[in-house]
Amino acid sequence: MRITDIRLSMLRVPLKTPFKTALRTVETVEDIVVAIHTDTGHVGYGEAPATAVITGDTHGSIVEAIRKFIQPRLIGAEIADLNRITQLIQTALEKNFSAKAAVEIAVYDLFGQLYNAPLYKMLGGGDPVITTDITISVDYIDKMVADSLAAVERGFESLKIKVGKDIGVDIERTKAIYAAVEGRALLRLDANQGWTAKQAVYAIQALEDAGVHLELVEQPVKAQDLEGLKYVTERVHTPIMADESVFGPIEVIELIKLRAADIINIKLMKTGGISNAIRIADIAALYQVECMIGCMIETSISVSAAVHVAVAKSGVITKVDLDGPSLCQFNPVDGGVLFNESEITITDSPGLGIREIRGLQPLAA
Ligand SMILES: C[C@H](N)C(=O)N[C@@H](CCC(=O)O)C(=O)O
Ligand SMILES: [Mg+2]
Repeated sequence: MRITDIRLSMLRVPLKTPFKTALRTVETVEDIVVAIHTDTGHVGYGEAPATAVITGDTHGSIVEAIRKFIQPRLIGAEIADLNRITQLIQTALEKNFSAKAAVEIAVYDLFGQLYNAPLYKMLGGGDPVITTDITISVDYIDKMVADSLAAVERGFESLKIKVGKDIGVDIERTKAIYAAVEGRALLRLDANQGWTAKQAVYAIQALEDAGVHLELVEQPVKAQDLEGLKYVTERVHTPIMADESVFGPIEVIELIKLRAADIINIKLMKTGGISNAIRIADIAALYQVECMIGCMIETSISVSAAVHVAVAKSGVITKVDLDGPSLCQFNPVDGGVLFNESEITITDSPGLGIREIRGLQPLAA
């Protein structure tokens, strides 16, 4: 099975409600979809969101990285040579992790199709059912409480509460939501870099003193502020998770050695795809550091790939934040992973199992 062509499209899917974090507000998924065609007629799919404020990737940079740097290396490549292909992708250019991720995901999809097995089985197997949290956007306190209660009614037992806008209001937001859902859902906070290290310690200790139990606090400080992250981690009981501070395996090794965080959030759009996500999971397992697997504003195309990784690496990926498809007004994909609110199930179809994607707008070659 050899690669003959790589075609790019734009996919737009409106969100159910605006997604609001300390970094940005998004109303519609607008992602680049990669379709890798082969001489056997098999097609593999991947997807890249343009999360410029986190990864630096834009639609233009994703398209340019694939067309000018990655695609020329892959035409004619044999899918069975998976490790050679992932190496070609990762070394095609610096950074551009979302472009690399989209192409790698499509290649792994084809690798599963080549051997007629669902991807997670090719990655080592596991229980094909996992449970995700759902994000509660940062907003007025009453709105966040109402959104949290509605999420619990939909069956979500873990809520990822976005904070990081105003330290005083963030403490009140969290207390109000905790009081409303206590005993029915676990709370994770994600400040998306919105606090200073001292503010984070103040807020988390205030919540601990008030008896608010948090499962974890994600990325309290600026991405580059590893010392600040370590400062927070050392001073609170609540586990601290690194998200924007770590992208690839080398950064993860540094973070673990520094003991700057307790948990690592792996995202395919930060790692450049599946090969480095697996490396990070294996490194974390060696050091006995827990991981979450997360996503950006993505549809079920690329989130499916993360689900396969989560299942295959469930020994170390103990927390799942793969709510992208649940945030979308509709699922543009036929076949593959089943996203049913908090419950995600992988079917037996080969690769990612995607049969068709509706609403693709092809980009001129
Ligand atoms: C969607 C997911 N629950 C999430 O919160 N992901 C990111 C932010 C994604 C984005 O801004 O596109 C995170 O910070 O964990
Ligand atoms: Mg985060």
